[in-house]
Amino acid sequence: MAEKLTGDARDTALAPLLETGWSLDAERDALVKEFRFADFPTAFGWMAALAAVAEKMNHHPEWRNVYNRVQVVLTTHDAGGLTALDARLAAEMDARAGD
Ligand SMILES: C[C@H](O)[C@H](O)[C@H]1CNC2=NC(N)=NC(=O)C2=N1
Repeated sequence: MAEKLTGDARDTALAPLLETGWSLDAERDALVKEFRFADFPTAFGWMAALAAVAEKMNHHPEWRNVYNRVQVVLTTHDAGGLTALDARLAAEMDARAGD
């Protein structure tokens, strides 16, 4: 099971993500971000690509899509907070959204 991120490792993993629009939900120890796309097909195509990535990682996002927007919450349920898997999935989401 992935270990919760703590200390310097946590700061190092999260700092670049906080620069690209991710923020922390302290209560849940989760990363949250709203992605905005040109239209629904673009948003859903991104979700489909990320679903394949998530399945391969066995690490799955909580997300909500409304037309061209996708609200994402990333946390590791098994660990009760953020792990390296969340940071890796967040970076994949950014890369595939062009953020
Ligand atoms: C049984 C299965 O391996 C677990 O439920 C996996 C699946 N995907 C997961 N995704 C996330 N975000 N957190 C988890 O703890 C998690 N655990």
